[in-house]
Amino acid sequence: MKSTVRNSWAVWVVGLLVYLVAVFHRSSLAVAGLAATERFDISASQLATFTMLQLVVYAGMQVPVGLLVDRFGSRSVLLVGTLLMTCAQAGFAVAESYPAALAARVFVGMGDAMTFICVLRLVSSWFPARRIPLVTQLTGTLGQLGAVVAAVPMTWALGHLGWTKAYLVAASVGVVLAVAILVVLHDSPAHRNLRGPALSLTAVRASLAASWAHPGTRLGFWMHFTTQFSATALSLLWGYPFFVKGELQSSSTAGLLLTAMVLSVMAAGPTLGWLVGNHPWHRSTMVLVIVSSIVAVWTVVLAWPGHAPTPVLVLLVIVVGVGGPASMIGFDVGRTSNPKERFASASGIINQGGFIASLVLVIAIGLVLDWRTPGSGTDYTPSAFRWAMATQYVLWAIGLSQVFRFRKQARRVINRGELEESARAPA
Ligand SMILES: N[C@@H](Cc1c[nH]cn1)C(=O)NCC(=O)O
Repeated sequence: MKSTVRNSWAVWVVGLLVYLVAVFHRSSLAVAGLAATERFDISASQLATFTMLQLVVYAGMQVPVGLLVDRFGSRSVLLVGTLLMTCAQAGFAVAESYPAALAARVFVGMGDAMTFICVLRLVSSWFPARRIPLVTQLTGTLGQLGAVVAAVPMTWALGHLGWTKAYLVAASVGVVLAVAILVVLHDSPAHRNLRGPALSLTAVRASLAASWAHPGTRLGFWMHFTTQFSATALSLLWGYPFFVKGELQSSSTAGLLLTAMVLSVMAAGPTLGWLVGNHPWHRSTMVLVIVSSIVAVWTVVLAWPGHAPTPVLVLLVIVVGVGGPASMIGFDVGRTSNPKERFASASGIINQGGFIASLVLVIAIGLVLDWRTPGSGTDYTPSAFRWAMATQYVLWAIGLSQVFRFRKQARRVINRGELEESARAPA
């Protein structure tokens, strides 16, 4: 028993490191924007295409990856994903043209997409039910440190080593991780590789239909959809320009605001993990309260005459940051609503939600900014940013109404006593 406990943490640490490196790779372009525009001789919108492409590939891969994980197990899929990311990032290091760089980012996105669901499934196979919500939150939370590593050391590496060496060093971490996966990871305490039934078209259809038919999976999807897009759009692309041009903050304050958002994620993750583990019946209420708070703070910022004072913006990033960990509640609802053999494909369905919403928002903000800015330049005004950020209300309206709808349906089919009992069970 003791050695299983020890192994479970060793397995988790390796899975977490792979996820952290995936977050690092996905964020590593954010600090290299200027260098990328020079190296590939591209415009700001061509640079934004990298981010959009990555989100499209990530979201599009979720269901296939979920099916692959249920079929071949986390260990195999995680290994392939890590090798793919490593080769793609090495390709990005040596790419000299824009099309070659875009192709490399597509494969980085594919490898990245193969990571998170594998780690979620490892957690659910290795930990007792009552610990899963907390360990899942710790995974999501600590994984975001990859973005911090991408910001500071990567900026240093780009400045001191140059583009090719910086990205090659980043890619080389994947080789070490691949060895760690091979040596340490087992799919479950009893199986090194846990294979599911063969994938035929009929079986795939039946499995996805069964997952989607459960209102808990749909509730999880809409929870994920509604909670994280605001934080993702700010951190991946629009946060910095919004704070600088829309709210007239200095560039260092904008950087600090984005860092405060990461700190908020770090603080909220474990707290939500504990709350979800102890009050599983109230998971949708937690999401509703968090999203309502996000909507309320955004409304204060957008309605503020002139630009909002810095403390209000600090409050904004703290509350919006909680949306990241809140999205993880969706996976927990998916986990308790589906049998183990469908866990990964249900997680894949759910994980699409937040990334589809983020992609739509990233594009909508760009389009509205262009629409509200005279001429063809990118000299966006505070008023243009207000219009652009207000597009979030459409996504909140859709997401919240769906969360209400499927919460009602899910509560009809989920047995509260059993749910709370299983959350307390030792294994
Ligand atoms: N919402 C994120 C994870 C997260 C946790 N805390 C802040 N963000 C999510 O869905 N992650 C999937 C991934 O691949 O990152």
